[in-house]
Amino acid sequence: MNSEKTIAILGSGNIGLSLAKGLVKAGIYQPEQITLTRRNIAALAELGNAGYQITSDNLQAVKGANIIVLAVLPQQLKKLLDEIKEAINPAKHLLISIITGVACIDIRQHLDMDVQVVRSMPNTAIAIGQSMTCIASDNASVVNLSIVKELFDTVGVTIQINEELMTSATALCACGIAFFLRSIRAASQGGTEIGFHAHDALKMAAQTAKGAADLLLQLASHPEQEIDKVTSPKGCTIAGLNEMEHNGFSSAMIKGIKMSADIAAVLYKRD
Ligand SMILES: NC(=O)C1=CN([C@@H]2O[C@H](COP(=O)(O)OP(=O)(O)OC[C@H]3O[C@@H](n4cnc5c(N)ncnc54)[C@H](O)[C@@H]3O)[C@@H](O)[C@H]2O)C=CC1
Ligand SMILES: O=C(O)[C@@H]1CCC=N1
Repeated sequence: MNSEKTIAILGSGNIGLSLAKGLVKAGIYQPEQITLTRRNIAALAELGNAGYQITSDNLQAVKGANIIVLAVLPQQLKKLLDEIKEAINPAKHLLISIITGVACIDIRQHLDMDVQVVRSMPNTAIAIGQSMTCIASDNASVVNLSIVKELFDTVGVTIQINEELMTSATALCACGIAFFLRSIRAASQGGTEIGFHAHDALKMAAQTAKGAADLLLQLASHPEQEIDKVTSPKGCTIAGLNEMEHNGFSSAMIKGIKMSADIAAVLYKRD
């Protein structure tokens, strides 16, 4: 457990809560060291009972923490920054922004303050310690960047990237959770059509997807290398795979990721 640091998560919705739960599950924070804010704190009552500090007072939350995580929607950020500005102390605070499409400089400019900001793009698998998290900063010290990396390393795999690639990371890794889930769901629907009960088909599809991902991660091999091992000549795998490709399988995934990246880049600015 990290006994010196306290963390405030401002905007405890889907990703903010996933982060909080992941940090506690990893054992590096106790619930008491994490302050969760939300406008409607009734929605956080269960977490309050579990020991988390719960409040709608962002200013107090900032005053009581060293690490401030900004986890509101892009269109909610300016109002939040206006609210907390007077409590931010650049000598004390490290800001971590999880917000899509907002550059570190955007935050400093809005605050009119030279505070250190690290952008972080995790995904919801952070709640079970399986996030793919990308981090970037234009002004954080090496020490603070390594603090953030260590923090996210406890809840998945973390890589540092150039800040201009953060919206691409959002599409591939954060939105990616939805893309892969939809493909597992589609596989399970296929499974039901060919004879399995829905709950069995979903379990079989999910475990098969997990095995496929682990083949790549554990053997460090290429997808086509593993696909070649499955596709027997004149067999049923290549027949199914080619049918999917004729219907635009790879193309749909590529176009979808590109679309998500395009939208991620303008979310904050179109507000
Ligand atoms: N959901 C995801 O998988 C991921 C989301 N993100 C980014 O994280 C941010 C949050 O996304 P979600 O958690 O999905 O949205 P969400 O809508 O579930 O959570 C945002 C929360 O902030 C609260 N909030 C709004 N203004 C507030 C204020 N002034 N003070 C305190 N709380 C306030 C809202 O009540 C809500 O509970 C977005 O910027 C999104 O782009 C990043 C990575 C993954
Ligand atoms: O859909 C969104 O805009 C957010 C950003 C990444 C995941 N969810």
